[in-house]
Amino acid sequence: MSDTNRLPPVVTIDGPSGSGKGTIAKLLADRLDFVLLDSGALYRAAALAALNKEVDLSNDKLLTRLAKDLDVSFTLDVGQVQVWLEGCDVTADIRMERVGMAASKVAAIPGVRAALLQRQRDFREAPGLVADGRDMGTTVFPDAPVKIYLTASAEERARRRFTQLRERGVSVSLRDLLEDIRARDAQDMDRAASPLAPAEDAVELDSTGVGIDEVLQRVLLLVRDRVLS
Ligand SMILES: Nc1ncnc2c1ncn2[C@@H]1O[C@H](COP(=O)(O)OP(=O)(O)OP(=O)(O)O)[C@@H](O)[C@H]1O
Ligand SMILES: Nc1ccn([C@H]2C[C@H](O)[C@@H](COP(=O)(O)O)O2)c(=O)n1
Repeated sequence: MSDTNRLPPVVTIDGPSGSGKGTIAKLLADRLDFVLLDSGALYRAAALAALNKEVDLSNDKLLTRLAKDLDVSFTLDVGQVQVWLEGCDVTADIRMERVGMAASKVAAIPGVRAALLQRQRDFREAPGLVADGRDMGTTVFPDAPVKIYLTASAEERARRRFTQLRERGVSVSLRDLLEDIRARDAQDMDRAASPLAPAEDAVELDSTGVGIDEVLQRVLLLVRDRVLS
């Protein structure tokens, strides 16, 4: 329990696309036996629902309604999170690049963010939560005792995504990926509602040229110092 409010502690990991938030959040949650919240998956599920229903992505009112009524749930299968939308397994579908871009658009709508806020807070359970996204430390869990802002250069993030997609058998150009990453950064950072930004009390970690294990060790040191000591 955190001393300040007796709520279970939260470790927030925010940062731009491809910075490694999801990877580090999963490893950390496994290591600490904490609950995991992949908040991007919620926005991606909302975007997929909108794409499936052919809702215009600039129709704030309809998208807010859709987010309020969103029938999404998460289950664990051999340690892996599965995402369900209206009873269908959409774990793989929400990872498509076009869904990521659509999620970034849908996430700029204040009504959509408000509709999804409490669902995210409901993940806070004992013994603790690791939450990754864009506004975990600034808006969703402002009292979190550990806040990480994880970055990497756009070029490195595009290379990571390129390798990831190639391993999945998806053929893409590195140049297109770099353009997409820059467009998504701009969209997520420049919006008015909960833009991607480090919380004032976040620790910034630049993972450019730093391996996954090393990043995890640095985060674990902070958690041990602020939560487990
Ligand atoms: N420090 C690192 N060094 C090298 N590769 C990394 C590092 N961190 C993550 N990766 C790899 O980069 C890819 C993207 O990582 P990940 O999905 O965790 O990023 P993300 O920030 O969660 O992205 P998104 O916000 O788009 O979901 C994965 O293939 C992952 O294995
Ligand atoms: N807390 C969050 C999480 C995600 N989003 C938006 C912005 C992202 O571009 C998009 C997809 O997220 P990802 O799965 O790539 O982490 O969803 C947000 O605005 N706030």
